[in-house]
Amino acid sequence: MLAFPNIKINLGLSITEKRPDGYHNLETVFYPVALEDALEIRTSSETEKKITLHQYGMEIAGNPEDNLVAKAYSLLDKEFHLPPVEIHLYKHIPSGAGLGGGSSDAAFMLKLLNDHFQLELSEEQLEVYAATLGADCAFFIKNKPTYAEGIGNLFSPIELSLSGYQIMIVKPNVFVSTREAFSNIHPHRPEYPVKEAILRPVAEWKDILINDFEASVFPQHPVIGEIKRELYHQGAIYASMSGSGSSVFGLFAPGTSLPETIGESDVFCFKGKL
Ligand SMILES: C[C@@](CO)(OP(=O)(O)O)[C@H](O)COP(=O)(O)OP(=O)(O)OC[C@H]1O[C@@H](n2ccc(N)nc2=O)[C@H](O)[C@@H]1O
Ligand SMILES: Nc1ncnc2c1ncn2[C@@H]1O[C@H](COP(=O)(O)OP(=O)(O)O)[C@@H](O)[C@H]1O
Repeated sequence: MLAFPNIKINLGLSITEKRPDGYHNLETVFYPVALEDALEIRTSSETEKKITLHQYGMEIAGNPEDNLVAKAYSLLDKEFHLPPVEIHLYKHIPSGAGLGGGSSDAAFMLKLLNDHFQLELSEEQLEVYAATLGADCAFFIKNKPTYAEGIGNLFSPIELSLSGYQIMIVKPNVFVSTREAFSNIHPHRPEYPVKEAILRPVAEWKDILINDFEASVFPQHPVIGEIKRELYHQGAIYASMSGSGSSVFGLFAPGTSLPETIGESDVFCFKGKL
């Protein structure tokens, strides 16, 4: 059984307060975009080990047993005593990009296991499992435009369609640690709450829809801020860093031509239609 875990981008991201448990409350909109990995599971005849993971494409830091697809399997295995599986994961989504690639793989793994082994779990039950694997992981279960608050795990669906817009995503070759990005933040209530800003026309977002991580990340990694400026310079209607970085996306009007290239030759670049 095969699935294509996609990415999310953040439309606005306000970090409103630091919690006693060290995490931060935030407000953001997650929007799904069709930049995808490929993930396949098969029942395995292996008797010695429960998971055989084959990885292709971009490298993932860490050991295979720490891969979030393995963690997703273990989570359901604990409850349902699953048969052994062979997993094929083709990585096309860059890691450490703020695109949620690892979380998406994990959420799609839960959905694949649910379907393949007919576990009959509801979307709501799958969301509960997903939330234990990463703050944004549960978003990928329903995978629809979502307003998120709390630590990024309390969801309400929103009516928002960017259908027809074009997107360019650029990720420079720098790594931003999410934990570190949070540690340089001074939480505050936004002047224009994300939930209200998102209702305004896209052409107005430039001035009102803000990702608070930019202020903490751009000074440390100026190349990311330069990519954002270049996207605007080359005609983006709205451009922003996604999540805690290091990728930046630009939204372009339907029918306009996208820039050939942005930034240095070693950047990752994706162009697509929403
Ligand atoms: C902040 C967001 C916004 O989209 O950043 P990106 O990952 O997309 O860049 C996500 O919600 C992140 O989700 P995720 O990447 O799953 O975060 P986790 O692994 O749960 O947390 C990584 C670390 O970030 C910090 N953290 C995370 C979420 C949060 N609301 N407050 C925090 O302070 C904690 O120090 C935590 O140990
Ligand atoms: N299947 C996976 N794909 C990507 N990263 C993974 C995966 N499993 C575990 N990881 C770990 O999660 C970290 C964060 O990756 P990812 O979720 O793609 O980035 P981000 O949180 O910036 O969106 C990586 O550095 C990697 O070590």
